[in-house]
Amino acid sequence: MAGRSTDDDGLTVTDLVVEYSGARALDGISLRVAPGQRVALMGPNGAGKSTTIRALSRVLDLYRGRAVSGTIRFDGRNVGAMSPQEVVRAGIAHVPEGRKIFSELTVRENLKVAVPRAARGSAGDRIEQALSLFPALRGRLDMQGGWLSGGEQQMLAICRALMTGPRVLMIDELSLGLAPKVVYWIVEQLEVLRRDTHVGVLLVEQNARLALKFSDYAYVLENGRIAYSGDSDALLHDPEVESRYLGGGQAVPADARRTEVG
Ligand SMILES: Nc1ncnc2c1ncn2[C@@H]1O[C@H](COP(=O)(O)OP(=O)(O)OP(=O)(O)O)[C@@H](O)[C@H]1O
Repeated sequence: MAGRSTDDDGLTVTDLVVEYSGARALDGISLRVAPGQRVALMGPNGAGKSTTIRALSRVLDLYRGRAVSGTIRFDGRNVGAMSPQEVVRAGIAHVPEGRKIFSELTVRENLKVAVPRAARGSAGDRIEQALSLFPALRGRLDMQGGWLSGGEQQMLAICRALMTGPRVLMIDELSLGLAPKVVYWIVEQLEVLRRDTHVGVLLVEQNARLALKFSDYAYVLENGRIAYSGDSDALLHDPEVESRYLGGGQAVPADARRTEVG
């Protein structure tokens, strides 16, 4: 049984400032993902969502970006001093925008290569656990990733992230290019995962309605700053948030929560 969590547990970003070649992309943002919490990070194009994820994954330098000031802590440790590999080992996993699975490798191979060396002995168990969330992949284990449907590729990308045994799962643009029913099925399974393993989820989404519906707490980024934050349910019914962000959102299909995929 896990002990009582403290403010030091989970992911905490404080006053983070990021620049690309001197141009400011994040202007002092603070956010938190507590253990087992579902947090949404929303905002229009260019608001700074990807930059936040890059900073958390410690890959900013690949984009010629730099964290100028601020701190990122995870379970009391300084993420700012970690390599990208250490971030993953510490328990932060990233499901990238566009899935980025290996299309030439089979589903099984995609999963196997993601299992850390130290956990090779339990690879079978990890794969089995992930497949129990997304059974549609079970019959596809020997199929090349490139032949999967978009929804199946997203499921694979999530399963691949789960191979690292994360305590926080960052998912970038989960809904991009997917049918609403598939999206809601995947989100529903993420809820099962959270219930069973207490993993925290940071959902980075342009689809504000989806993001608010399936999170406990949300942050809205605008021009590199947090413009709104609060309980997702409250934001969902906030007239200002509604008029600015929810007007064109995808509607929730009435039967989505009962939909089975695969
Ligand atoms: N590699 C880069 N070099 C220079 N500027 C960048 C780079 N990546 C992003 N930016 C700038 O940083 C700001 C934040 O961009 P970011 O991609 O983080 O936003 P976003 O909310 O993820 O938007 P999108 O949904 O379009 O990806 C924008 O002004 C963008 O032009």
